[in-house]
Amino acid sequence: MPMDHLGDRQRNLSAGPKTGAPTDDAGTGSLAAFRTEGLSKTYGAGGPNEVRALDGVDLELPSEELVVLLGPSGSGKSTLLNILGGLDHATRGTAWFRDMELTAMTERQLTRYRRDHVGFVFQFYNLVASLTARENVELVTDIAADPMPAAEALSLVGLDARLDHFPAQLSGGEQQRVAIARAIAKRPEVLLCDEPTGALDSRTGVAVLSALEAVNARFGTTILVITHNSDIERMAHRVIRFQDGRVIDIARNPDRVAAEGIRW
Ligand SMILES: Nc1ncnc2c1ncn2[C@@H]1O[C@H](COP(=O)(O)OP(=O)(O)OP(=O)(O)O)[C@@H](O)[C@H]1O
Repeated sequence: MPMDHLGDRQRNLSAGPKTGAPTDDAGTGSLAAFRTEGLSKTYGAGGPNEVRALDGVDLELPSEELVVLLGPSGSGKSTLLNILGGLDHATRGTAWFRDMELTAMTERQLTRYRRDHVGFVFQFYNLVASLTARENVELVTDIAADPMPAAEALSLVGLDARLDHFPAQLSGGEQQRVAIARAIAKRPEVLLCDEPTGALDSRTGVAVLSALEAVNARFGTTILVITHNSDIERMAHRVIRFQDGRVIDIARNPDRVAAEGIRW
């Protein structure tokens, strides 16, 4: 599928000012969701096992897009997602969420950032086995500032008929959709998903992708999805490719297909 390559634009952006809040991608004046400059993460610096997990990543991601992150195992995708989600610290460089510099935040500020702005979805659903679908979502809505009712969040991911089921009574795809409902119920501006379909077959995986697509379309939630499944890039607004801790390509996808049209 042809992609509209934006490599030059990315290079121009990275040549811009080294400090300050993120500008926008299209020159419209709205803030980008995320921006990074020279973002690097090294484990075991100076030692025999030094690993450059991220090696000078310059990125700008507009708000309200669904972005797919692809690349070989160990190329740095999760490291980037964890830094953007306030779960991990960079070694060098800067990362912004809108006008907030994540790389300058204290632990306390990062905790608040995660709570107020970010929803997470991981490969394994991390549901509480002794609670129903509704109760799992209520764990979040009970402490959020402006949550949607748990039943509404579950309805958005197509689980109206499963509100009072326990995780063990749900399929893998249904459990993942409960996890998505839990993540979106606090109305986060961004949803960060690390291999959300990694444990699922094609049919149930597509139901999960449809739920993500619906959230993006309905609320304009910026969604980043890490996957090893390159078929999933077909539903993205934008695709980022990683290799050896670097971004080797960023491309807009002019021919998005609906999640329903994806098979693997
Ligand atoms: N806590 C850690 N300590 C040391 N090295 C780490 C740590 N976390 C990650 N790494 C290393 O950093 C590199 C990037 O890892 P990362 O998990 O970001 O890659 P990835 O692209 O998400 O891989 P995968 O697709 O397998 O999840 C890898 O070489 C990994 O082994």
